[in-house]
Amino acid sequence: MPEPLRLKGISASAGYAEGPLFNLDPVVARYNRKATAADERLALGTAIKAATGRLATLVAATEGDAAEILEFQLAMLEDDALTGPAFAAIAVGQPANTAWRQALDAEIVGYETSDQDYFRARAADMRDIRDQVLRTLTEESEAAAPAGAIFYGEDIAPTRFLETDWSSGGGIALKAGSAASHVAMLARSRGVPMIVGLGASPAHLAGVALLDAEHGGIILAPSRAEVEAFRRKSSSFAARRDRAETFLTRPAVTNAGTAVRVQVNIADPSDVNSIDVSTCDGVGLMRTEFLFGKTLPDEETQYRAYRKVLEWAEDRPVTIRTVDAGGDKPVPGFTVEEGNPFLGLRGIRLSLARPEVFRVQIRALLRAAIHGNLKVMFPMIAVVDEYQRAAALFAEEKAALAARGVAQKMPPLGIMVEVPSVAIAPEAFAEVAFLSIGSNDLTQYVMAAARDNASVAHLNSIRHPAVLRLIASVAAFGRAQKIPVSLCGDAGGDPAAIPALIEAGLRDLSVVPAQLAMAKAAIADVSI
Ligand SMILES: C=C(OP(=O)(O)O)C(=O)O
Repeated sequence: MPEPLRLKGISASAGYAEGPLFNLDPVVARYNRKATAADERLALGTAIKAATGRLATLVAATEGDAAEILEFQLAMLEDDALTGPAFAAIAVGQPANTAWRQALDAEIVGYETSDQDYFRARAADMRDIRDQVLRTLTEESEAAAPAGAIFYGEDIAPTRFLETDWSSGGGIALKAGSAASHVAMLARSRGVPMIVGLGASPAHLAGVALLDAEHGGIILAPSRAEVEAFRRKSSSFAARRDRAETFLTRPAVTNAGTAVRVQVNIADPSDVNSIDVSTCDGVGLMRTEFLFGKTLPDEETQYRAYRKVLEWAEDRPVTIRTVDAGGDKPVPGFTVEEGNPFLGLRGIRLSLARPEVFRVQIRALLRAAIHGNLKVMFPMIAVVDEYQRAAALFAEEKAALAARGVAQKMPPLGIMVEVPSVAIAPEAFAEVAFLSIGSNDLTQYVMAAARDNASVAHLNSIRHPAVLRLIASVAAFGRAQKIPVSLCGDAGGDPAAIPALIEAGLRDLSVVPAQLAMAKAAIADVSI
């Protein structure tokens, strides 16, 4: 009997899978060099065309976020700026496979080393198109995985994920990867168990494995006791998930009959494409950092993005947060290099320091407000003066738009409660329209444990009494002052944290769309 092998990773999509391991091998290009540069050019052109055709077929069979990923890949393959350097290298004597690999690798490095999640997430999409063309060039086909396989390797391509039939189970265990990658996002929305970050694990693995993507582990050659324990956890998870699905279309109510509003958190307008609006009470947090890519967004681009979500939500509230750049979300040309960026010029501090950028976002929000039930909130508020200065800019821009005859509306203006000064002394904020607790940042600041540092993750707990006591006192302040208080951090979707949040007095949570059903089911079990 081989010894059990246990590897630890990070959960990227909760669930359990038991099945044969399938190694995801990198493309090894065994290429037959052609006689002339013209033949090499033709070979590359044909391979790009074949990859484009394959993607177009997949796009036609896909919708929502998956289609958006594939459309990005299609656009890249059709972009001369991407393919041009490879053809130029062929013209000076390179074989097509080397020319293509080098041209794509040069692009991919830029994505991989970007300090923005958005671009880093695109790196896997770029590697995918590089490998698809290389495979066609070298006539190397992808080995077929057995049904219910657990894919194991460095990373998995989005097209591989989308072409796999997950109906008979299976899962993903990656040495690298990221919970913020596009494949992780797809895995969560399709319920495919996935773990990432296995680190320095063996190059190849074989045999049947047990994947526990709820706690982030995989076991090979498990003992009988491990198999039995795994199956018990797996069936309890399946039962919880099935039961949760029955709550999705119902309003969230505790066991004692208390109604709780459950809204969604989105990071990009396309997120709403796959959400049935009737299953949520609105958008509790729309992040706007996605707009701040390589260049600062213009007013029209922002207006269209906000309007799309407002129209989707019909009359439900949509809370849009002004840009929260800085900290773990740097934006080139906007944020500044700092020794301690979590405590630096980020969120509203940066917007107020760069009013010419902030005013563009304000105008787009004021114009979008006429298309739905908009609320606007400011991130990283520490003192009331910041709120007042931001509100004054809204009033000025509103007057300027009105003077030009532009249709606009002043939305209610509220703040995030994520800096301890606000949570400890909320009485300074009696004038704001609403308070939304950002539990991710509030927890990291109260516990002095960075949210992106795995070595202090044990300290970064929303359920620490210090954090819960602050949340309860903010909720009590809101009740006393008749100021609505909600919570838009990830804790709102964590079934283990939900009872404590409701006990702390919260009645308005917002969660990532994939957690809607689980959150509603957890609320139904609360008997306070
Ligand atoms: C919702 C929050 O904001 P962020 O986008 O920083 O996670 C939070 O801090 O809880």
